[in-house]
Amino acid sequence: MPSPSSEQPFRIGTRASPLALAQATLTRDALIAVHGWAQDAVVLVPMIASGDRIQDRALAEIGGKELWTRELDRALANGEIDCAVHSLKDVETIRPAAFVIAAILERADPRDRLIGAASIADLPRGARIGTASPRRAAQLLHARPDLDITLLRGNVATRLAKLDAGEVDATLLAAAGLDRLGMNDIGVALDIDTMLPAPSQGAIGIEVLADNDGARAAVTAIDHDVTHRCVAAERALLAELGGDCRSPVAAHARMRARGIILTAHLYATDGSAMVSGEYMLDDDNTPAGLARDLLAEAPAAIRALFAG
Ligand SMILES: NCc1[nH]cc(CCC(=O)O)c1CC(=O)O
Repeated sequence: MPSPSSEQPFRIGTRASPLALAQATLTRDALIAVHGWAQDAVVLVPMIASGDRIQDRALAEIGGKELWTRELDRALANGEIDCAVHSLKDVETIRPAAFVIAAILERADPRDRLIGAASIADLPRGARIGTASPRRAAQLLHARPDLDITLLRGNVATRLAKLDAGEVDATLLAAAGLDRLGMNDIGVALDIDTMLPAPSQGAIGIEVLADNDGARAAVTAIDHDVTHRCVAAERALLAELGGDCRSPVAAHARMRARGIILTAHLYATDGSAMVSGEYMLDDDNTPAGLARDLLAEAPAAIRALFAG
């Protein structure tokens, strides 16, 4: 691929939310730094996703994760953009074969932050917790069955405004998103092993057309190998589990001296049951193997959620 220029810039497709734009800007800066491109040789192409238009219902009711990628997928397939930047947590595990995740940026803080109380134990009895995440709802109910979980959607600023307005007593948000928006002092980070994050949480993925060699090579240059391998393990577990965005699943992989440790927690929707497992990954202990182990061990209330 010839070096992009202001006349023929490298086009980064992104959703138009403030967090998506911050993530696309990180991607642009990384591309410019690694290739030594001119500042105006890379442009952002913001788009409104279907998922941004519909705010009053849970994602699972209206069509699932595909609502976050549909518009960007179309633009990528039509050659209107050279790559698309996504919060990988929101991207379907199985993607069309025409696309490839050419790079994953270094993962930010993977934890969830609690906003509205100093800890889960400190929440008043029956407190109203706003979240749209079946994982967070099940994890909270597992620890505190008295909590009253209500649907809270919208981008980060909208959710914080609803909390300020008293619609809910507390909420959970990803530290990665808050930090990337400059909200480093909002909320308290929860312990990773009790509130294990969603698979891919904190990871930004950059997709290109698999047969666009130039864009693929350009983007591969900003890949963070350790993050890529850890996130691939989390996504492989999710693929084997099946299920959909209603399935309360938490998974997190960490690189240690001897290799990657993959931890996963599955919950019943109401938090009444939970199974957990951890593998040190190698040729015999794979993410898919951990998924099968967990399902074999899980009570029916959990297994039914992953039948898809
Ligand atoms: N589901 C929305 C979403 N998708 C990605 C992030 C934050 C950034 C990330 O986890 O990578 C968020 C907001 C949140 O969960 O608080």
